[in-house]
Amino acid sequence: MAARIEDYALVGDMQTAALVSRDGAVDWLCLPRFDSPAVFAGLLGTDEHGFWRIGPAEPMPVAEPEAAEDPQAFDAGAFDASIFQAVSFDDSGSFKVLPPTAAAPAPPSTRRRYRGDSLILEQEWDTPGGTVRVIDFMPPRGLPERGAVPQMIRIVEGVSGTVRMRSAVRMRFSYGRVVPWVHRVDVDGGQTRTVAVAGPDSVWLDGAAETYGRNLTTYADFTVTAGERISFALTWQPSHLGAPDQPDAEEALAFTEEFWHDWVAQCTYQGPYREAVVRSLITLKALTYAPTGGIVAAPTTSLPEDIGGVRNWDYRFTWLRDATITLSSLLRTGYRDEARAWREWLLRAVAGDPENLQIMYGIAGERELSETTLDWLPGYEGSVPVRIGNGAADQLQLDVYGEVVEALHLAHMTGLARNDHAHMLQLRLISWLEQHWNKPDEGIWEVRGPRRHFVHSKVMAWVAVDRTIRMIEQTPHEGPLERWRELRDTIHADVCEYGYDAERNTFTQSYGSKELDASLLVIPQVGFLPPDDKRVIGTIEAVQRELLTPDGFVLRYRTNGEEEGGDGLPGDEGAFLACSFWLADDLAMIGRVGEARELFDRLLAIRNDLGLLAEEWDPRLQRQVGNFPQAFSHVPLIDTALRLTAVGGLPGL
Ligand SMILES: OC[C@H]1O[C@H](O[C@H]2O[C@H](CO)[C@@H](O)[C@H](O)[C@H]2O)[C@H](O)[C@@H](O)[C@@H]1O
Repeated sequence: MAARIEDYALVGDMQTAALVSRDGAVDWLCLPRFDSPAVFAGLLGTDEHGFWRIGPAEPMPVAEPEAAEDPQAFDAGAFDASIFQAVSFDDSGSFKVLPPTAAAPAPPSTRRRYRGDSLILEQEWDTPGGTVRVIDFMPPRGLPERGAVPQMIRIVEGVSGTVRMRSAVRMRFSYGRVVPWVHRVDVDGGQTRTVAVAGPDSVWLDGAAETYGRNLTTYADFTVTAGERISFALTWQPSHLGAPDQPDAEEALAFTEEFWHDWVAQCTYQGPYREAVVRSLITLKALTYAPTGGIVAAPTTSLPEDIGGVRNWDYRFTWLRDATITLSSLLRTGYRDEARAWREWLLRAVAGDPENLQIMYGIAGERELSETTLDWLPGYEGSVPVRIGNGAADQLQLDVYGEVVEALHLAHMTGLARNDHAHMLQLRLISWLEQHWNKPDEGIWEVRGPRRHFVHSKVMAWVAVDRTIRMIEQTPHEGPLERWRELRDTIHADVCEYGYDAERNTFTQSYGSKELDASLLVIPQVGFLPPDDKRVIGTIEAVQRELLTPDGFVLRYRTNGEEEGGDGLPGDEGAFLACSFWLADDLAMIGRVGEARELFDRLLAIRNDLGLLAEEWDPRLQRQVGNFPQAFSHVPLIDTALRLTAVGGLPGL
């Protein structure tokens, strides 16, 4: 069974990412890209769906290789491609096919941390024999001086005494469905490499320790003594190519450490929340797809928002919403290159057809993201279906126009060189919005129920028009200013008339509805109304009254238990962390800074021990839920930290 979501650590190379549990298991890794099929999908199933665990062999029982294996035990009638795995490992020529079994449980690490401000994970185990450290990382890929193939490197280091260790790898291609053909290849110097092949993919396992196959798993048993370092590397390569170079683990480690050190050194934020901000920035950087500048919402699919429920979605795509707010955070903390790369990505993605803007794309700008289910996977703690692709790609979500235009505006205001194509795009988006802002849509939460006139969507349409007017006012660019000023006023009046419930003194989720929605908290943040407007204060207080969990975090809206709710889905969900950060922002904006700080501190406290956040927090189970780690949680964390630093007059910005 997979670990709790917060028990995972992230390592990545800015093209894909792995989740590593406290017991030393890589339970999720898609190769070669974030959105490729997983090679290790144990996260959404069991060990049978693929994992790579390195940890102490004790107190785990160590299964000794069976001495006399009986060739007759091979049942040729029960042919299974996976047999190749067992056969290929038997040097003596005899073999025995054993049924797959779950690998022995491993003990959790005694402590773990990232090595300084990097994405290099260090886990340590104190055992009766001594202390051992496992260092996990993926060298950043595609840089001029580096190779282009993904590598996951694991260095086992003896800290004290002598510790018996075990590496166990079970590769399953195509999200746990395909058992690859595994064989060994002798290379110069008497070393052996293990390669797994199926279809277009090959994965090469290199290690200083000798391997053997058992139960469709590749094992290496070894001991490590104080001061000794034993490395393993897993490299992906298209299967029609020859063997990839064997990585130099120590050189790759030094390069990776230097990369992250140099990247973090560019951060301009020096305030009191620096540790949390830097960890969030590193996480966001890890979610960028370096070759194109696209940014995934999260590196996982189908980590449930409701454990055991159906709210399981694939986040390995670039949402305009999530990516633009990520870009804003990066810009405000000094990161221009990523912002420039993302603007280029955006222009390429929507090129030729900006009126048919999709709300999300593949990480290279792909438009086809059809949603389907992987029915052979039992799901994270039984949460099915496991989905790949995302049907929300075909939705109408008017807020993305506001988010995109706001990001282009911010890029311009923070001095990113002018780009005429970006300017043209902005004008064409507004021309389109002029005709469509008054249509019902699926809104920021991508509801699967009927379209509505979501108030947040209209507010963000107002933002799009407002920022474009400001851009024209402040630059030599031209546009139909008078017409668009009128449009801005019309949208504003429409929202205030139909989206506001005067009796309860609150804006509502959609026109004419009595429902509340935490997305309304952005109203003062985007400047739609000033923070001291009574309707703004009324809305903040209504959210506090009606959408708070018992432990004081914020739900997006009310769900309806097992009955289908207004979002078209059965089941409940946790507190949405972005909304909880937005509440802290609003409280700070209306002068309730103490309450804002208190809420922010509680939000920081529910990050995992490595500073990572999923999309949601389950208040009943007191655990993180939803895809992990999630850009949409780390971005507001940074924004709120910056705001609290500014309102407190604290140094650091
Ligand atoms: O609630 C149903 C919807 O849930 C997902 O959307 C959420 O994630 C997006 C990516 O972070 C975010 O932009 C959006 O605001 C969230 O509601 C899912 O992607 C949708 O398919 C689903 O309808």
